[in-house]
Amino acid sequence: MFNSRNAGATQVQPTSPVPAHAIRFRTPVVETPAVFLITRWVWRLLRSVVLAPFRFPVAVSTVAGVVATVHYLGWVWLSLGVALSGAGLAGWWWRWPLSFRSLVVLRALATWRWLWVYRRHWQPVLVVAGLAESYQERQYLPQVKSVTCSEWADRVRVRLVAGTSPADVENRVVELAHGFAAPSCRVTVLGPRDVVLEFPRRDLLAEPLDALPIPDEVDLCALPMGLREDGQTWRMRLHGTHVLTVGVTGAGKGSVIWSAIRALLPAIDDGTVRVWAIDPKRMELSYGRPLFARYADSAETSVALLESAVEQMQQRAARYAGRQRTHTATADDPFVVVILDEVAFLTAYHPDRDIRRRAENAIATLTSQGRSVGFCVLAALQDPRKEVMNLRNLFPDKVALRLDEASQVDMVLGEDAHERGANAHLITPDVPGVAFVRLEGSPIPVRVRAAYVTDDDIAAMVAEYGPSPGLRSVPGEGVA
Ligand SMILES: Nc1ncnc2c1ncn2[C@@H]1O[C@H](COP(=O)(O)OP(=O)(O)OP(=O)(O)O)[C@@H](O)[C@H]1O
Repeated sequence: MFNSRNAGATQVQPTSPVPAHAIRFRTPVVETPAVFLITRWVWRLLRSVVLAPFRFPVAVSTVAGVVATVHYLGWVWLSLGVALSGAGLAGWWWRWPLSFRSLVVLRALATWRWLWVYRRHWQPVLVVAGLAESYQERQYLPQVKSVTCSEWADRVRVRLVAGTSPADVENRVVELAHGFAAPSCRVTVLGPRDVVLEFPRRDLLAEPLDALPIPDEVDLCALPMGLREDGQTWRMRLHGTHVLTVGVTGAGKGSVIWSAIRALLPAIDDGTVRVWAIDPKRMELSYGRPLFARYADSAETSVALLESAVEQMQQRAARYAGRQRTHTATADDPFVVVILDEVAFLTAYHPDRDIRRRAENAIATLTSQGRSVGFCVLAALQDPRKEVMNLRNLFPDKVALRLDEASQVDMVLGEDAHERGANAHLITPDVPGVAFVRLEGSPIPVRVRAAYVTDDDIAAMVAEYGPSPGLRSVPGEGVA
């Protein structure tokens, strides 16, 4: 080949040595003697037998009990023992169903799921998902440490392969969810190489949720809004905080706002809560106008409403100064919720610079000073980027509905939210109202779905609770 005049044009088989590698070294293949393999298998078997009582104490003691009973007492006593144990379990289930469920049913389910789903499919799913690592011609897989079941999900605790990071798993959550036939997969990092994969067994949030019943008593710190992915009621705090709801168009921001208003109705009715509504689109809140103490839809009246809220807030703060540090909602000192639909209309999109500046100033003042004196801002926004809404950090609580990009998740819910499994960018358009939120006291985002308050529900709410006492009784207040 070197003597050829047109060596540069010579076709080279990909597997043949190229001129620069005239000599190739191959790793020699040495056959392992059978005795080594058999010794290894025997060692593994013995180790499993010795460790079994520690790993599966209940199963091992049950089998040992059965064998000992048959051996020493015979089959009749075994039948009696089985009947008595069955009666005992039935009594336990009847008398203490919750503890029976968590200590017996869910544990048995976890063992079954470990054997039937995770152990059986672990290797093929992880290899195909691209999570198997190769080193010196050997394959390494993340190792399942334990499987536990809650009422709604499997939690698979996994030890990662050294040299990989939780981000590698996070980038494969869709493949893992489909691989294990789960509606989604969430990754929680517990420590170095220690992560939990949470696979819901079924999606409780797949079906739309009807408007929740109006509560008899209003707890401003826990308004019923919808359902959490674990089947519990999603409750949202308004007192002592401000809430920013972010989602693309059609994500269901309206259902978050209307669920909150619905949960406030008895307090709106007795005058301890007043809702001031700003509705630039004129489509979202206008339908429930009689429920609001104040309402504005044009830019000028909206900014005037915000500035009036600031003024009232400051008057109240001046009254409280040196006398009281917290607010209790009463008819004289009501809790004021300023609802701002599409806040970017005032802060970013309006052509008049003065309107934008006044709106930003008012929102910033309300959100930074209003919490302790009973003023709350509940705002909705489509685009969370800083250019559009640079005040988002003044909202302590946020709801991330369907978003466009993964980077937006962290913008809304905080830096590590996406890493902790808040996949708001993966919410599909066919489940409006589904969102991720951070519940108080927990850094882990929770998937929720807001109940859907229909136009008919709003009409019924207006018929029963409107017009707001704010409109009826307070001079100077009214529709802006
Ligand atoms: N919680 C929900 N459950 C079921 N369907 C919902 C829910 N919320 C909204 N929808 C459906 O999605 C549609 C759009 O919802 P909505 O108007 O609240 O979205 P949005 O985020 O406010 O959009 P936009 O920013 O364009 O106003 C509604 O008309 C309704 O059909």
